[in-house]
Amino acid sequence: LPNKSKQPNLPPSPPRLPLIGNLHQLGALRHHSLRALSKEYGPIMLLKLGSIPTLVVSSAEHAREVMKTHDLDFCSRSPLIYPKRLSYDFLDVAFSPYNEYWREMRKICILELFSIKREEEVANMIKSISESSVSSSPVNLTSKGIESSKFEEFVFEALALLGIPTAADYFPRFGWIVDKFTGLNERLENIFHDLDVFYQQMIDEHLNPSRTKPEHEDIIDVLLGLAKIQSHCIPLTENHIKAILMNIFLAGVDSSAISMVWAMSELVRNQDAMRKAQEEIRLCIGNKGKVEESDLDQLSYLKMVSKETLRLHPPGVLEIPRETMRHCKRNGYDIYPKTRVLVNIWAIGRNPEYGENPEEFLPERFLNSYVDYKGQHFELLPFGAGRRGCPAITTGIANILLTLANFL
Ligand code: HEM
Repeated sequence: LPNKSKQPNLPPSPPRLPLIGNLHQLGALRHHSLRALSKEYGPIMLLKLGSIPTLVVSSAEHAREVMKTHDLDFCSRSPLIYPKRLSYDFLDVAFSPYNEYWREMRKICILELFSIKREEEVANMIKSISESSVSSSPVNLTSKGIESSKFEEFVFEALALLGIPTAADYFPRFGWIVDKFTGLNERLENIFHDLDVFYQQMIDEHLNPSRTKPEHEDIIDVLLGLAKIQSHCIPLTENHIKAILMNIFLAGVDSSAISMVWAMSELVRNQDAMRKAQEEIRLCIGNKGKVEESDLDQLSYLKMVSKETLRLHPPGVLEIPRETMRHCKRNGYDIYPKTRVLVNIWAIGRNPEYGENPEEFLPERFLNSYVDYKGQHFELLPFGAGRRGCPAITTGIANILLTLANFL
């Protein structure tokens, strides 16, 4: 007879179908479907998506357990197919599994890259917007700040692909055959090649001895400098540089751009908030004509607008999927190694337990509130938290505030 006490105690699960498990319960907007399921099965549930056991976390309390208290058990990344290819086999930070390599790369990025000020980039963006507003032509927010229209096309295609569920991510053994027939693999190879050529051109331009050196180094100069001196444990090759550029363009620039678009859309829909934000900015800068980073401390309403935007519309609705490192027990439940972990920060931000009228855009909810978005308050997690939390929070927030302030 089986020993009853040895039976694993698994988190609640919706009923499954053979082979596909719970896949049929996911609609096009996975975060919506998962929120609906969590209302029935609880804030910590175990799904089987294809052949992959997937733990779904949908409350601040459980997010704290996973991302802070027991962070070390949950801090690897699920080895997804497209990120693997686009990161030159996990030479990046965002998709790399948790290991010594990741620790070193993350350290390099925090020390050398994510502290770089982007004021010039923002200033150029403002200039081009003012030019188009003088000529009364409409402004496409998403097209500002990215180096060229061709590159923008590549970024959109790469992001579109990263957003499409691939069969291989749910059925690692035979899913690739399906992806081959649906043409996804070919699209992936094409975009990988396009991006690779683009990164290479940027690197070659920076290496060209006849290039006129700009006043300030940019990120590629910094990376090439690091590769030259090889002062870190990891010998940086061009592929390492390309993988980091992928993180900056896909994880960084795009999150900031999406947040800007949402903030502006919400302000257009909520004229009262728009008026308050504009008045605060005019009062702060007077006739200066441009908001600078040093002004940001005074813009408390604008900060509330950015928090409220990121609460309702976090760019990464389910975070970057994590993976458990080992067997562990949470709330008495057994969680096995190599379980994929999705934290539904979109649902957590809209949970009525953490604030009234959660579906409404109300920046004032943050007035006199202790809640911040830097990974300490688990009801608001747009940048994640813990070891795998966004290493560029400061840059990300400054970018959003500065650009938004100047738009307004
Ligand atoms: C509005 C702006 C941004 C938002 C909302 C955002 C959000 C996030 C989130 C949710 C994660 C996953 C956190 C987790 O798993 O706990 C993440 C990770 C990451 N972000 Fe950001 N991010 C932003 C800007 C940036 C920028 C500007 C950069 C780079 C220049 C950047 C680079 C990264 C990297 C490298 C990771 C992976 C960290 C790791 O796995 O160790 N992000 N970000």
